[in-house]
Amino acid sequence: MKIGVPKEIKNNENRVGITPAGVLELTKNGHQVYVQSTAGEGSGFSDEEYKNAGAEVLGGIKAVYDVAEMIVKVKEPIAEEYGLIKENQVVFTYFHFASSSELTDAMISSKAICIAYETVEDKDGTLPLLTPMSEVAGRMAVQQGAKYLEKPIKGKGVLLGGVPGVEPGKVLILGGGTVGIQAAKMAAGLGAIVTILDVNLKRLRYISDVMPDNVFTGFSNEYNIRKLIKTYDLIIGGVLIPGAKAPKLITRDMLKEMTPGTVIVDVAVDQGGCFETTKPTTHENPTYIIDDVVHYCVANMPGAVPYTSTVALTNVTLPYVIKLANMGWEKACAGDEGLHKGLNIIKGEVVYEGIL
Ligand SMILES: NC(=O)C1=CN([C@@H]2O[C@H](COP(=O)(O)OP(=O)(O)OC[C@H]3O[C@@H](n4cnc5c(N)ncnc54)[C@H](O)[C@@H]3O)[C@@H](O)[C@H]2O)C=CC1
Ligand SMILES: CC(=O)C(=O)O
Ligand SMILES: [Mg+2]
Repeated sequence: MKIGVPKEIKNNENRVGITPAGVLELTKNGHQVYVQSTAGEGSGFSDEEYKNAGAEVLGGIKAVYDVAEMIVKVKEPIAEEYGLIKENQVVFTYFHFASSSELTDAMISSKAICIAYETVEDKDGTLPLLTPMSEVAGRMAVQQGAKYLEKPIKGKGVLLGGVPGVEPGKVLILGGGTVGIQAAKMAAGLGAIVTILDVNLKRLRYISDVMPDNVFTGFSNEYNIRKLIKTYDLIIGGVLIPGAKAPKLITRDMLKEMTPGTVIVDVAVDQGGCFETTKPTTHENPTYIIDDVVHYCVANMPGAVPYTSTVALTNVTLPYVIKLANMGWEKACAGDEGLHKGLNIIKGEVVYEGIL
C-alpha cells in the first residue's frame, strides 16, 4: 500500500505520524511510504533518516495526499487540508469530530474513510491510541498550571509545593482517568494537596489504593465541585465520555466562586471542554482570562514536547498502521473489533454514534 505522511500544519504542532523506525517496518512489509520533506524535523527526525529507512521524501503536502492510499498523521485535518483528501482515501489520525461540525461536514463531503485514533478500543474498553497522549497531557497540565499560577502571568502567586512554614498549593482534578492520574502523580510529587473527582467509584478505589497520602478522592457532582473550587488553586479538566462532547462541570457562574488568579487547565478541550467558558487555544497564545480566572485550553498539548509525544504515539499506532496496510481497511476492521470502533466516517456516512 502507498502510505503518505504529511507535515502537520496546525499551530505549533511538531509531532509526525510515522517515525523512521515505522518506515522501516512498513517497508519490510512491502509497503511504500511517502514522507513530506521536513515532516519529522520538529520531532528530531531528518529527511535523511526517513530516506535511509526506505521512505521516499516528497517536496509538498499535495504530492503526499495525491499519491497516498492511506494518510497517517497526528492532528485532525484543518481547513487547508480538507480539499487535499480524496474519495476512498483512508485517513488515520486524531479527529475529535464531536467538537467540530465543520470538520465533520468536510470529511463527509470528502468521501474518505476516517479512522479516529481516539475511538479505537482495546479488548478491555480502554483507548490505546489516546492513552500515551493523555499521559503526556496529564503530566504537562501540572507543569503548565504551576507556571500560570505565577503572578507575572496573572496567576494567584502560589507555589504548588509550598515551602517549610507555608502550606502547599491545592490541585483539583476532574476525571480520574489517564490524564487525571498522571496529573495527580506530578502534582503530588511537587508536594501539592490533590483531590481527584470521578463518577466511577471503582476507579476512585484504585486511585485511593495507589496514590500517595497527599492525594484524596471524591465523587464528582455539582455540590462537591462548587464546594472545592472556592479554595483550590489549580483545576484540571480531564473527563471523557468516549467520542462524545465533554460534560460542562464548571459553569460560567462558578468562576465567581473561585479566588482571583485561580488557573484552570482544560485538557478535555478537544472534546469541547468540561468548563463552560472553554475555548480552544494554541501554544502561541495558550491562555485567556475570564472573571480573573486564567484559562489554559490548548487542544494539542503534546505537540509542545514532540520528541516524547511522537515516539509515545507511534509506539502504539504503528501496529494498527501495519495491519491496515497489510489487510486493507475493510478486512482489518472486520477482524478487529477495537479497530472497528475507530471507524467514524465511511465514504460520506457517519458511523460513530457519539458524533451524531
Ligand atoms: N488537550 C490535549 O492536548 C489532550 C487532550 N486529551 C483529552 O483529555 C480527555 C481525558 O482523556 P483520558 O484521561 O485519556 O480519558 P479517560 O477515559 O482515561 O478518563 C476519563 C475519566 O473521566 C471520568 N468522567 C466521566 N464523566 C465524569 C464526570 N461527570 N465527572 C468526573 N469524571 C468523569 C471517567 O469516569 C474517566 O475516569 C479526553 O477528552 C482526551 O481527548 C488527551 C490528550 C491530549
Ligand atoms: C489526543 C490529542 O488530541 C492530541 O494528542 O493532540
Ligand atoms: Mg487534542
